Amino acid sequence: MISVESLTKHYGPFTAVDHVSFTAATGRVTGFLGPNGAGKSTSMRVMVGLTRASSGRVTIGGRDYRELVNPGLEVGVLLDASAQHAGRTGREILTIAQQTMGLPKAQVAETLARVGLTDDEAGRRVRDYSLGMRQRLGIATALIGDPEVLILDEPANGLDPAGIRWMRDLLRGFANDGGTVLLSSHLLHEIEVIADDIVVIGQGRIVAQGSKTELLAAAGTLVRTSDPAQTDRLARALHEASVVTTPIDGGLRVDAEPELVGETAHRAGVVLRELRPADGAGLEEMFLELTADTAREGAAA
Ligand SMILES: Nc1ncnc2c1ncn2[C@@H]1O[C@H](COP(=O)(O)OP(=O)(O)OP(=O)(O)O)[C@@H](O)[C@H]1O
Repeated sequence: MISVESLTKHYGPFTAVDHVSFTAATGRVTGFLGPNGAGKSTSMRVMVGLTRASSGRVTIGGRDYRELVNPGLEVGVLLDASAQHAGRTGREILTIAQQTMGLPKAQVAETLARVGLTDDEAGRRVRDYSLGMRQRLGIATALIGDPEVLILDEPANGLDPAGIRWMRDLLRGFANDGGTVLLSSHLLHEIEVIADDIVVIGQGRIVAQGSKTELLAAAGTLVRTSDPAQTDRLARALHEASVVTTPIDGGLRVDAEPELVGETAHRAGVVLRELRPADGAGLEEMFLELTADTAREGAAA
């Protein structure tokens, strides 16, 4: 389990991470989702002892990362897949990790097979790798020590749809075997596909967290009518019933169950063209709002 308690990181007057608290539970894949510059990498760097927190703390299995004697055996880390030595081959990079962690030599071939890098690919220099191959090699380095926890910053970056499915299956298997996975992404879809739990960060602060099912279920109902006047009439009727609505193209997103929306429309004499659970539209809206907000980048400059 990873436990993040009121983690804060200042860079001079700028607050990159602001009292962030969450846990990544054992046996689950937790997605750390946020737009560019939200504070994901900074939080992860603090977790693995590369950056010092201004305040707050992170424990992994109850301990500070810096206390771990041979950390690769307990926590697999992938922070920047492009930071690997470009002149070395994939096999050489993995062999260095194997030797540093004091692992049997056979682990190198086993791990290469586990991440789907062929013998031929493992013998090529990293400078000739595609981004997806670099990600696989980075994940191999994280996995080779057979850790119980994985911390992966944007691991799906550069993977094609088949690669994302492969990663989902790999991480699912890892979590099903009792492991803890924390992975970050700036893409909602990636996190939706891969994660069980989602923590959303924007401008250094947590803006939502919960299981994927909870967050998607909380998204309400999408409703469309035949014309704008009908939509207005429905919105007024819903507001009178103290239900919150948000305009969308050709209709409304409503913070209520479809049954209530249908009954209200019927009573107001509004003809519906579409009525369905929003299936994550609320999360997407919230995420788009976060993504559109560039004030932070301005403040950081
Ligand atoms: N060493 C540093 N000095 C000053 N500001 C920094 C430093 N590192 C990060 N920041 C700022 O902190 C904020 C958070 O950056 P961070 O890299 O953690 O975001 P992120 O969520 O990982 O974004 P991305 O998806 O783009 O990787 C950004 O505004 C960034 O400019």
